[in-house]
Amino acid sequence: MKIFTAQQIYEADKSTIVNQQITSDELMERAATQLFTWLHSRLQGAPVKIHLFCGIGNNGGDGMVLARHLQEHGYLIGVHVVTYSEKRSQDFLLNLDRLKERKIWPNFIGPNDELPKIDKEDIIVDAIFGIGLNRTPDDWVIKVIQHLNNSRAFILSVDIPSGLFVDKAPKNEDSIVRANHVLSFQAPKLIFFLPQTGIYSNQWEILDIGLDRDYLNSVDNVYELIGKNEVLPWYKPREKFSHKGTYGHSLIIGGSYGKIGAVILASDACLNTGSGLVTAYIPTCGYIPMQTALPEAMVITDTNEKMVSDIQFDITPTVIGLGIGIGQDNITTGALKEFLRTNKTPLVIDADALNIISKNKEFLKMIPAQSVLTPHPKELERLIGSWQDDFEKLDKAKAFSKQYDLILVIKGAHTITLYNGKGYINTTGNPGMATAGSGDVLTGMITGLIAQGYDSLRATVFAIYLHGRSGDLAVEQCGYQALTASEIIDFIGDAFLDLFNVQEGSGPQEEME
Ligand SMILES: NC(=O)C1=CN([C@@H]2O[C@H](COP(=O)(O)OP(=O)(O)OC[C@H]3O[C@@H](n4cnc5c(N)ncnc54)[C@H](OP(=O)(O)O)[C@@H]3O)[C@@H](O)[C@H]2O)[C@@H](O)CC1
Ligand SMILES: [K+]
Repeated sequence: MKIFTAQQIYEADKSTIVNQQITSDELMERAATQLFTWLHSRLQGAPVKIHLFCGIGNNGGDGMVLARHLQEHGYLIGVHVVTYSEKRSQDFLLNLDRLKERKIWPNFIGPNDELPKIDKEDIIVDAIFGIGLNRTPDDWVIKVIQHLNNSRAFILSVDIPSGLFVDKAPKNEDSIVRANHVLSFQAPKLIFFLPQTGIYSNQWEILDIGLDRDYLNSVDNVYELIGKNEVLPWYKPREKFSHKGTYGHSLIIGGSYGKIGAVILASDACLNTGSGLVTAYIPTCGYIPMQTALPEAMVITDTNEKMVSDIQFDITPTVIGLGIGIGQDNITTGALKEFLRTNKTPLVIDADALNIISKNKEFLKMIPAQSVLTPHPKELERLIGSWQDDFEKLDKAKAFSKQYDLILVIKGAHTITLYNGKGYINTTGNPGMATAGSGDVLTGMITGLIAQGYDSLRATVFAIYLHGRSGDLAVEQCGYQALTASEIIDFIGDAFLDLFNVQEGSGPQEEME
């Protein structure tokens, strides 16, 4: 599902009005009727007090229309207009008049006015600012927003939580409404998925307001939300006359004394994702544990007992997963340098291999194009330097990925894969997956898909989806706390099968409901 910028949404508005031959007022009516239907189907006429806080632009206009529908259906409403500017939008004014015609007199709030009393049992509709916010609100408006947040009432935000910019980081945390639920028009917004801004939208949902499809389809979007609908067409079915050689040979290089488990997890995940053959390259101390824990994998041992010291093998792998549990010893750094100098096989690089590369930036140029880097936030910072906010992080990461022609994964609640100026935002996964070895499993899964012939970008985006889905299915059995990396592996098969289960989880929208 595409994610649009504010500019693209305004353009979509315009072409909808032209192509569907409707007025902007009719489009607002359409949008706000959807808000009403959503709310009405849940409240069923309940005698709860609904406070609508409206701005003076079109977000406020949506609130005005909603207020009219609620009143017509007998709801107990209070309409408050936050008069932060003299420049009222036409459709706001039109709908203000319509309210007045129905003898609803809004309460106009200015800089020195007393704020209305809100009980915690009440409902707040937040329609103060939408995607038009372009500067931090004035202090008195921030006080109004704080008043909403402090009320402890349920807050339903229209389009986005008021106070958030759509394409840059907020400067003042107090200026943002903390929404319990956001009803966003047409498409999800990038801010829902970034750690700094995602916290203001506890839950979100999309209301399809029928914006011009042709325009939306033609838009060149930077970010895309990845759910089942996006990955399913990529799935490669198994063919009858195939054999294990058809599905590639993955080599997992890593491990050090005390960290052989990481390689076992990655290799196991790689096999479970469908790699035809898996060989692990590890220090000698790992030989017995590896062979015992994972009889399906083959093992090549380094000459060093405790660490990888000289990477030599006589197989021809399709792809190499590198760095899991490998440590950062100088001997290993030397081995890595020597290996990178001659290696031409595509890589999936993780963990301490990333840290070694961060300390030796000249290694970057030796990584084959379109290899995959999977850093967690600290590793990413070592790689690309620090950032001021999530938007700068994305820009820096995109520039880095372009410079070295690498696929860069930004791990988080919504892991984002960056390549060639574009970002793919994952929708699966849960907080239980923040557990030891979870990243090793992901590395094994990406490696496993590349081995089977998926191109590196698709393999990465698909593996991240499957990894999250495995975790989601696993957590239903064991709960967040008890979820381990091994459990994630146990559910990889179910995650594949779930791709063909049309009943549930068929897209990001459903997952949020
Ligand atoms: N296609 C869709 O999705 C549809 C969208 N619709 C709705 O329209 C909403 C966008 O409406 P909008 O463009 O009128 O902007 P909105 O957010 O109401 O702000 C109002 C104005 O405030 C101003 N301003 C900015 N910052 C400020 C500040 N700090 N302090 C004071 N003033 C400030 C700024 O004007 P400026 O002063 O910069 O000229 C801005 O224009 C959208 O979120 C959705 O709810 C639906 O109705 C129909 C279909
Ligand atoms: K809002």
